[in-house]
Amino acid sequence: MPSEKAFVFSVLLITNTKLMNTEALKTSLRDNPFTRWAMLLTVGFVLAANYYFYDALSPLKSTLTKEFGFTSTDFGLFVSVYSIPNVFFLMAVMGGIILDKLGIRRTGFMFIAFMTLGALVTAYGASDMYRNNGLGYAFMSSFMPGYSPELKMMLLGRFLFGLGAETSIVVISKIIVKWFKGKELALAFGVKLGLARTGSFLAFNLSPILIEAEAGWTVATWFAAFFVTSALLVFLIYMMFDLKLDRQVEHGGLLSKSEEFQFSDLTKLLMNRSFIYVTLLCLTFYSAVFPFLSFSADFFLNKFGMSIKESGFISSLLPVGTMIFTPLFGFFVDKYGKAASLMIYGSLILVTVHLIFAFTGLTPYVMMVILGVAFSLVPAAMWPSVAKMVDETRIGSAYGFMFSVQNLGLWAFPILAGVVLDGTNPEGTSQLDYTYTMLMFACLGVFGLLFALLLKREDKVSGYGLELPSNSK
Ligand SMILES: NCCCC[C@H](N)C(=O)NCC(=O)O
Repeated sequence: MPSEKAFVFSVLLITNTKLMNTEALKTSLRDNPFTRWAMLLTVGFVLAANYYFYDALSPLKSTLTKEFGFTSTDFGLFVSVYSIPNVFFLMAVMGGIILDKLGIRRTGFMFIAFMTLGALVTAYGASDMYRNNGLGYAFMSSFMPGYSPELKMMLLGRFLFGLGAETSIVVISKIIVKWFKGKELALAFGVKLGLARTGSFLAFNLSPILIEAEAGWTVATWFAAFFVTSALLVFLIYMMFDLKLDRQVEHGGLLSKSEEFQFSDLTKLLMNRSFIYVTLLCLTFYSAVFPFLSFSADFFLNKFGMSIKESGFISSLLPVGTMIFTPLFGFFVDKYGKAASLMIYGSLILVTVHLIFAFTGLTPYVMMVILGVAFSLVPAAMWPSVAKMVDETRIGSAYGFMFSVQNLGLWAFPILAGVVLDGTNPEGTSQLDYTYTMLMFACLGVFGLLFALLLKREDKVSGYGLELPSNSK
């Protein structure tokens, strides 16, 4: 009898183990919530470094004027050169296509390496080492005497940084889709954006502190460059998990020959009205936010007579708001949908706040938090909506295309803002008047609102279900 029981027990154990093994085969790393979210934190660090560097010099506009004689137009040029590779060489589109073809690891490493190189070159261009006749100084002094050698080297660095930074955001967006599609996709996008903006928040608060370092103000630029370098190392950790996941799933995220990018895919995207409206909203909305943010610390400094630290802090309230609200709205979109409506509300708030900035002296503290709500509503709803319009195998190309179009605005509007500022303020003005610059940003917001309304109208016929919860599509 005991041996019979032992036999039955052994059969049960073997059957159970077999079942468990089959179950293990079905599940992969992405099905483990802990691993999934840990991966998000890892790539979130890379994004935070990227955003930190993008914003690190914004609170230092007046320092750049004092140290290198930068005009507002020079500063605008410095901000905008980030976008040149993405607009004129279509780097974000190419990067997206390369990503869909070569995969996440190789593309991610390559573009984060470019970003790192660009950050180091920018910091070098501002350093005493370079200014004391360092490598490249004589060459940079030998042409276009209207532009200082510091500005030229920093422009080169920012160009390389932009070349890597935008595609690396495309790569990370694809990573999020890879790990979270069919799960908490919008929430994950929200948290990803929140982490990215932690970088901006830190930049606006840390840079004004670091310029007071004993070793000199350039500690602020070197710190930013080393933050980006550490992100490259952190991405190596992500790559190990990505490889492991690819070994668990069939095709490893790479495209088969028949799935590879073809130009007809681009035409298909361009024929998709919802995609066109969301891309135009992306262009106008972000052009009213990022270039504004780059000038915002200087705006507060001039309009409200604040110190560099205080104005930097107020600018950082915008990313702070988004760190909290974007994940919340992402959760809302996952659960209740309404993505198209949220984009309309976000655009409406954006226009209102810019008009208030232009015409009133209302406290910027509250206004920046409200702008943070707008800057959470639109992105939290926009990016996961694209995943509903475009097949996952084309998502890299689609985000890349959107980023390239968006970069047209990130290139043009900082320059325009600088030109408008220099043009509407007589030379040597001690307090810059920002009214016209703010009006320009408000107009962009109005266009954004129009495209958001068109997108919602189109959703009724396209059937993408932008107003539906994430998992119902
Ligand atoms: N770091 C400033 C430029 C980032 C632009 C990027 N293409 C983007 O759209 N990011 C999404 C976001 O909402 O931050």
